[in-house]
Order: sequence, then structure tokens, then C-alpha cells
Amino acid sequence: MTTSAAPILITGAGQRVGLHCARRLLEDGHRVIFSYRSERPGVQTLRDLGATAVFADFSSEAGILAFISELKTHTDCLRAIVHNASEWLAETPDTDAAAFSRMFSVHMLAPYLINLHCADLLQRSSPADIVHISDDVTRKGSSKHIGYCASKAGLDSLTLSFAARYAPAIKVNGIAPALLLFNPEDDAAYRAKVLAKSALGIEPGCEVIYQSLRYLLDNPYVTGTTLTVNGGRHIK
Ligand SMILES: NC(=O)C1=CN([C@@H]2O[C@H](COP(=O)(O)OP(=O)(O)OC[C@H]3O[C@@H](n4cnc5c(N)ncnc54)[C@H](OP(=O)(O)O)[C@@H]3O)[C@@H](O)[C@H]2O)C=CC1
Ligand SMILES: Nc1nc2c(c(=O)[nH]1)N=C([C@H](O)[C@@H](O)CO)CN2
Repeated sequence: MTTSAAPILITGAGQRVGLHCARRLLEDGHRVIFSYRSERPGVQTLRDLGATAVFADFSSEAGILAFISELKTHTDCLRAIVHNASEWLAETPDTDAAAFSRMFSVHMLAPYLINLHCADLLQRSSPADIVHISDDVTRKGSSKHIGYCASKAGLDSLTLSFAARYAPAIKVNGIAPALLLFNPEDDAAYRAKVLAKSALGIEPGCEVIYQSLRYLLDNPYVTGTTLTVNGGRHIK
């Protein structure tokens, strides 16, 4: 198995979808650089598989710019950037601006600044891709995750704008999942309620995102597109 030269950057890969996609990219022969915020077992797993771990806290501009500087000490080129890092915060009775600011920062400011400051690394690779992991919920809004949904909708807008700005050298696309993976604290009633929202009614797991990412990386004629991966939630 040959390892392709320019690495792929994936953010928030210490667990769940990001960890799965990072492992699959390594299996497919890519070099991987990934960001993590907390030291989790998955971070060490990826290090042991040869990936490069770079700490990142995307909750502030300073943290984002510090990550970019550290990233550039590890590579001067990138095959792709996958913006996966995310916080899913619901409104609570004492919700203030802090939660909204954190989700704006991780879902919009980090992709915005990383895309602007790392375009030169992508331009040294051909093909080159940016992939934003969004959420199907932006289709209609969310009464319980208002700030989350708004920040993901802003990410969808970044997909369109950066696709226009960077064509033809860099393709820019999104993936908009609905339920992929429950969280451990999700009880049976919640799980049943969420599964009933889609036509296919399954918890698909992480591989459906890697399949979508693979399609975008391999297809030379797709840009400015967001792939819906939602089990048919929109036709239910
Ligand atoms: N899981 C699902 O069912 C769905 C997921 N999605 C989207 O798919 C993607 C992957 O989902 P999932 O794997 O569940 O994501 P997670 O909730 O597991 O978050 C991924 C990682 O993001 C990191 N992260 C969060 N905030 C910050 C920050 N401020 N700075 C740096 N890193 C941060 C976390 O790091 P740390 O571990 O260190 O805290 C975490 O490991 C996300 O973009 C999500 O919004 C969309 C729809 C459904
Ligand atoms: N960063 C995250 N975003 C989202 C998560 C998650 O666990 N982390 N989970 C969901 C839900 O699965 C939702 O799609 C179910 O209705 C959404 N976003």
C-alpha cells in the first residue's frame, strides 16, 4: 500500500466520526494530521497508527491561529481539510452568549480562518479538497438547538463562498448528516423518537460519513455541494 505525499487534515478526530474517518483515511494510504482538544484513547490510537496529533481549542480566535501556526510546522502542503470538530449544545434556561459564541467559533470561525490561512498548503496539492461537516437540521431549523443550527447554517454558507473563491484549484463541499451515532447518555425513549424521524429508521454509524467523504475526495466534478446523509428524514 502506497502512502500519498500530502497529508489530510481532519479536525476533532479524538473520538466518534472524526476518529473513524481518520482511521479509514490511514487505511486508504493517506498521511493524516488531526486536531484534538482532550487527550482521549482515540488520540493515542491515531498516534500509534502514524498520524500527527496537533492540539487545538477552536473556542477563540487566538486558539485557532495558534493551531494554524503549529500545523504549519508539520507540513507545507495538504491534500484536504475536513472540518469535523463540533459542539452540539442545546439551549437551557440560563443560556447566555457563551454557548452561542463557542459554537460560532468552532463551526464557523475556525473553518473560515483555517480555509483562508491554509489555502496555500492546499494549492500545493492536486487534487485538493475542503469538506465541511454540517447537519441536515439546517434544512428547517431546530427549536431545541437554535445556536447550533444557526452556526451550522453559516458553515453551509461558507461551503458556497469558498467553493466560488477557490475554484478550480480547490474543491469545497459539505456533508449534512442527520442522526449518525447516539451518545451514551441517550435513553431508550429518545433513541426511539429520533429513529422514527427518518424513513430508513436506523442509527447508521460513522462509515456513512467516510463513504461520503471518499466520494467527494475522488470526484473531480463536484464543488459547492452539500451531500444530505439523513436516512430520508426530509420525506418522512
Ligand atoms: N453524531 C451525530 O449523530 C451527528 C453528527 N453530526 C456532525 O458530524 C460531526 C461529527 O460528529 P461527532 O463525531 O458526534 O462529534 P463529537 O460531538 O464527538 O465532536 C467531535 C470532536 O469535536 C471536538 N471539539 C468540540 N469543540 C471543540 C473546540 N472548541 N475546539 C476543538 N475541538 C472541539 C471534540 O473534542 P474533545 O473530544 O477534545 O472535546 C470532539 O472530540 C460533527 O461536526 C457533528 O456536528 C451531524 C449530525 C449528526
Ligand atoms: N458535535 C455533535 N453534533 C451533533 C451530535 C453529536 O453527538 N455531536 N449529535 C446529533 C444528533 O445525533 C442529532 O442528529 C439527532 O437528532 C446532531 N449533531
